[in-house]
Amino acid sequence: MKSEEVDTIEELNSLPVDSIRIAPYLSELKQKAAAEVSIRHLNLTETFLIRFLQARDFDVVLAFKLLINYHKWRQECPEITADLKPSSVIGLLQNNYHGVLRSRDDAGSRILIYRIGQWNPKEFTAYEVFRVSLITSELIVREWETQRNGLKAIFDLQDWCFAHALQINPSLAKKISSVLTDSFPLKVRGIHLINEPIFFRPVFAMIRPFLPDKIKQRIHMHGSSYARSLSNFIPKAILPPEYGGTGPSITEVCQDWTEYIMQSEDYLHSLSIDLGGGDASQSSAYE
Ligand SMILES: Cc1c(C)c2c(c(C)c1O)CC[C@@](C)(CCC[C@H](C)CCC[C@H](C)CCCC(C)C)O2
Repeated sequence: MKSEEVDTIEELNSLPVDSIRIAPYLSELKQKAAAEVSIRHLNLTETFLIRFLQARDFDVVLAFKLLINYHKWRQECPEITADLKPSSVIGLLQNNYHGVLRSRDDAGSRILIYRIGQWNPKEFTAYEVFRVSLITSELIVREWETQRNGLKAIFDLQDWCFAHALQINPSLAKKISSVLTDSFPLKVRGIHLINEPIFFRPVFAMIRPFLPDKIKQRIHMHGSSYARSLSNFIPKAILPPEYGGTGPSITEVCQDWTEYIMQSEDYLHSLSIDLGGGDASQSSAYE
């Protein structure tokens, strides 16, 4: 079925999960998945499959490709994906490395903040740091609003140093670009780098060639006087004061999100067991 014959993308994206109009797209995707050897043993629930349709605006062929890539990526990166239990990265979380803003931006996107300066490269490998992103991605992809409106990530590269750079090799750069591009069912609406030092450039140069233009255009380098340019993309009202806004403090944001991650431990653990999406029928409790 061709989507434009029946429904517009906007309409489909705003339908509730059990809508009868989603059904034909779902069953087509289900059929394709059942015929594919690499994934047909998985327990693919509707709630799980819908994420892939949403991420590809109900283009079943693209959604299917994304589903295959998601599964392949997880199998190829056991260092990152094998155990999503947050206890392995608790040191990073408690050091306020990462948080997700409580409020969305005007377009309904989720806003994520990563603070590289809070990552001690002697204590945690880049794989473990990557795992933090994957944990959050698996939690927010359950949210309807996020499936529809995607995410924006802020990377605070203050205190980025040689020891960090050493951890980013070409193989990891490739993993970063594939998860940004076509291996995870989230719409990446923007990547905002702030406080990036000059010697971050070679690292970015390693990632860039793998990225399609569409994603490249969504990566913005704001430097150290970022306050005004960042607020063109993310409203001041929701940003923490440490980042030029008037929202809750960064410490509060990180602590709240860490608490939510810890509460989701069982769900995250179930993902490592059943690669089909764990108990994907469970929806988010954070909103
Ligand atoms: C689904 C999903 C994942 C899983 C994800 C990100 C996004 C936007 C996603 O949608 C962004 C972060 C990333 C790629 C993990 C990155 C981990 C590395 C080790 C951080 C080191 C610092 C980077 C050198 C900074 C620049 C990265 C940007 C160019 C993305 O994980």
